[in-house]
Amino acid sequence: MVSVLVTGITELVTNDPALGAGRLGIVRDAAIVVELGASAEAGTASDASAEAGTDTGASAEAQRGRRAVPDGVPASDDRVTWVGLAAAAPPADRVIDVGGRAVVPSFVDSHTHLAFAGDRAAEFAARMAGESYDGGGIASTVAATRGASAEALRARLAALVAEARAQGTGTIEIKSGYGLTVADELRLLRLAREVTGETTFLGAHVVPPEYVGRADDYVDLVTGPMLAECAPHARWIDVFCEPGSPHAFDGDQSRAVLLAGRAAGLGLRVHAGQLGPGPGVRLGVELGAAAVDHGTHLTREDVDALAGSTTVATLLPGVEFSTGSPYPDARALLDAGVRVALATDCNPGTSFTSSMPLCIALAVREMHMTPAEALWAATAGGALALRRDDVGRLGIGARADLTVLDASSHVHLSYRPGVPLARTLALTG
Ligand SMILES: N=CN[C@@H](CCC(=O)O)C(=O)O
Ligand SMILES: [Zn+2]
Repeated sequence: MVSVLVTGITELVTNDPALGAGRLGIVRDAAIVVELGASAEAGTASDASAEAGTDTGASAEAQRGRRAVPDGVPASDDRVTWVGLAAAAPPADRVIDVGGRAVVPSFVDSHTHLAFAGDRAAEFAARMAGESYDGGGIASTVAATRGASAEALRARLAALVAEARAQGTGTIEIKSGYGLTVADELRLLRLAREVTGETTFLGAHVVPPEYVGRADDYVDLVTGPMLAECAPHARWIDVFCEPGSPHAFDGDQSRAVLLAGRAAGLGLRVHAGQLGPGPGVRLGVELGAAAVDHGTHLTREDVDALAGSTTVATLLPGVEFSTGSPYPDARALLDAGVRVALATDCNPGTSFTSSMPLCIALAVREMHMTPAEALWAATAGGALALRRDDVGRLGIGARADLTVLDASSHVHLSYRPGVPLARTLALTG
């Protein structure tokens, strides 16, 4: 067992109020000790998805130490074993001095669509010239994705994951949803599973071109043969619930998708309230979804339902930034006591960014979250949205996913927007 002392930390955000000041559990002039490959000995959850039996390949690797995951995320089973003042730090086998910088838990990006081919730059430009977004452009990404080789999709996915990691992301969820046939959805989930245990089956993204006018038939496919093939490769199921859209799914169809997914052993997530108010948020709460995402158009009833639930509201400000929609009312959610997460929604249509720091800056500037609320939502909030207790925090036993900021305080994430301050810390090599 090798221990690593990380020191020279001006401000350590633990997200554990028992360890430091405030909700962020901040320790100043801090150090942290990590045991490499310590999960078995630490006796903590090795990986919620692996325990759920949905990530067995990676779990077997975890028993042998480091996980068989490419340079993406998550990368290791290294664990935090000590946190405190640098002056009181115990000796360790190796020392990393971050030279007077802030350290935060690596970001937990709980909503992305990274498995796709092509881009939609022309659609974005048209939107900036006044067009509105209605989900219709998804079909062009479906066509490009179906036509791409597995190697091309794998390379694109790896590049996007590496891009996210280079900006401080430690855990990433990836959805299917640009295949929309049994074979294509299965292919996307297999590829996503190569880089993360947090995979989501989104066969109910939109009604594909060959099923236009026959949405119920497509729902039968999604809830039948497609789910049967895809469920073994997914931890979650998701649906784009948007009754006002000709492309997405109404409340009854969404309920059918979620119930079928639950019966197949998957956890639930919902795209809800993106294009207009609808039943998605309350449906997600009713069915015990881990998260309802977007919330661009929330009603008072939605907020009240969330406030009395364990469902996380995941806000995706990159979408509003690149569609021109109004930003969600984050303050109404926070003031009602709703648990809020921030995620990128990285996808070629509505939010082609892998940058959690950008989302934090937008949340502070455009959604009136404090810098502390935004950082919490991008770390601990994302972990809650994935029902994980091993990430999004840097308490004892947590996974040692450390992100270093080239700044003295987490406030700089929103104070210095667009500046590449955040990077995940390599503990080995
Ligand atoms: N709204 C549905 N899905 C994506 C957009 C996908 C696309 O436009 O390609 C989202 O989360 O915004
Ligand atoms: Zn999405």
